[in-house]
Amino acid sequence: MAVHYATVTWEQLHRDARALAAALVPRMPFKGIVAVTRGGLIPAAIAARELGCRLIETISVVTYDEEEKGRPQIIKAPEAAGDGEGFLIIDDLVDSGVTARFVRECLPKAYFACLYAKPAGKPLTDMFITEVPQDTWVLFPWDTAPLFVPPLVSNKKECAE
Ligand SMILES: O=P(O)(O)OC[C@H]1O[C@H](OP(=O)(O)OP(=O)(O)O)[C@H](O)[C@@H]1O
Ligand SMILES: Nc1nc2[nH]cnc2c(=O)[nH]1
Ligand SMILES: [Mg+2]
Repeated sequence: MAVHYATVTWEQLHRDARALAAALVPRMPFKGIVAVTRGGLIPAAIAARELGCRLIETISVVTYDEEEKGRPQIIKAPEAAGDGEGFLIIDDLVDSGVTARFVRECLPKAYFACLYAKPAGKPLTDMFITEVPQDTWVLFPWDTAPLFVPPLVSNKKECAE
């Protein structure tokens, strides 16, 4: 369904994670952060540094397997976070909102923040930085690598003539 791509560089991701941290300052204090692995790990690390937070818990959810697509399964529970009271959940983005809905059910009292939100997932967040169209696939820096692109004109002889 995604027909467009939005490439996020490391610099942009760092800026957006810092912006998220700045917007979260009025919500402090937090007892700790729950990073939604794997995509939430780096945004959570950046926010934790900015907010002076040293207690980092994780929740790992898979939203698909080969047989049952779309049914979330927890493969690592956020035991240190209890019912989420006083905790901040951080993920990289919400798309359909399936992951966020499930994580919120696990931690009903936590505050949910992410960097990017598509319209379908937006209502599941308490805070996000940038809205992304539903038909756009976000390419994170860990998803991509620089690639050689051949020049438009590759024959030197042709150029000299
Ligand atoms: O709103 P949704 O439609 O649920 O999509 C959003 C989730 O999808 C991605 O994680 P993914 O499950 O691909 O795993 P990863 O974080 O390990 O890459 C992303 O990091 C979010 O957690
Ligand atoms: N990298 C990436 N993962 C996703 N998971 C759900 N939506 C997205 C997206 O737009 N980009
Ligand atoms: Mg994820």
